[in-house]
Amino acid sequence: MSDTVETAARTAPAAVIVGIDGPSGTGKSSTSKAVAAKLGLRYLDTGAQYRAITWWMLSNGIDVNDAAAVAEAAGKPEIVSGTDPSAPTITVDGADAAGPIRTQEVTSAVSAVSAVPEIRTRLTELQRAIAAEAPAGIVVEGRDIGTTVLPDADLKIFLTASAEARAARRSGELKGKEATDLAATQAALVKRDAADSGRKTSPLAKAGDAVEVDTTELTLDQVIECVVTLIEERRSA
Ligand SMILES: Nc1ncnc2c1ncn2[C@@H]1O[C@H](COP(=O)(O)OP(=O)(O)OP(=O)(O)O)[C@@H](O)[C@H]1O
Ligand SMILES: Nc1ccn([C@@H]2O[C@H](COP(=O)(O)O)[C@@H](O)[C@H]2O)c(=O)n1
Repeated sequence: MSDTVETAARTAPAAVIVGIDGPSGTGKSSTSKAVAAKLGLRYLDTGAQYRAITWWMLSNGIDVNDAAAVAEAAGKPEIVSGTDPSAPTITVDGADAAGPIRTQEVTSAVSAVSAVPEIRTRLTELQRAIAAEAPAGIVVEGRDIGTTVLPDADLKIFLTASAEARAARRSGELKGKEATDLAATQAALVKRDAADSGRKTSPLAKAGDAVEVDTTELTLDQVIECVVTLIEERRSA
């Protein structure tokens, strides 16, 4: 090894793999994107992939409550995720899916599709391949990153927040677009979390070695700062 290459190898920080899990509305996407951008890491929104495959099922007339039909079609759509944290993208068979995957129809159907083992196997493989290709490292967010997708991640975070705080955050987002009723928003969040936590295959769960951060009383900036500090501590350990 030449002196220059040897010095570069010694000074460049090793790729860091971070998994951020937690229930809906706890701040996973906002935190993960900002942390990845600050530290020069890639960013992967695995929820967007589950939403994308759900959108494809709905668009192709597949009954999302028919697990056998969903399983049979699991390998058909091509899902591509762009991992630039300042402009993440998601396409299905080459079509931009960023808008359609955020509709109420997809949100209501996604837990049923994501409970199908064949769907999880397919997306877990894709997620691991994306993480393996991230040169400086990656922040991957979802529900089963610490437990199943990346069990050897350098740092695992499990974000939580009260259902009231999460509903208030979501209602703020939806204002002027769809229903803004706080109680209905909270009920929908709780229902989706229950479905995600209750499925047999890789449910929403905190990994034993994850750091839990309750974001209820924290601003987004405080959560970002907390996660950046945890990553820096791991890197220097
Ligand atoms: N600590 C915080 N304080 C106030 N608002 C926050 C905080 N964290 C996130 N938010 C806001 O809450 C909303 C939900 O955040 P975000 O989409 O990041 O959550 P999420 O955990 O990724 O949700 P989901 O799992 O449903 O995709 C966003 O409008 C975001 O700006
Ligand atoms: N690792 C993951 C990520 C997501 N899901 C499922 O996708 C739904 C949508 O996720 P959002 O983060 O976009 O809200 C979520 O409710 C889960 O059903 C998953 O199973 N595993």
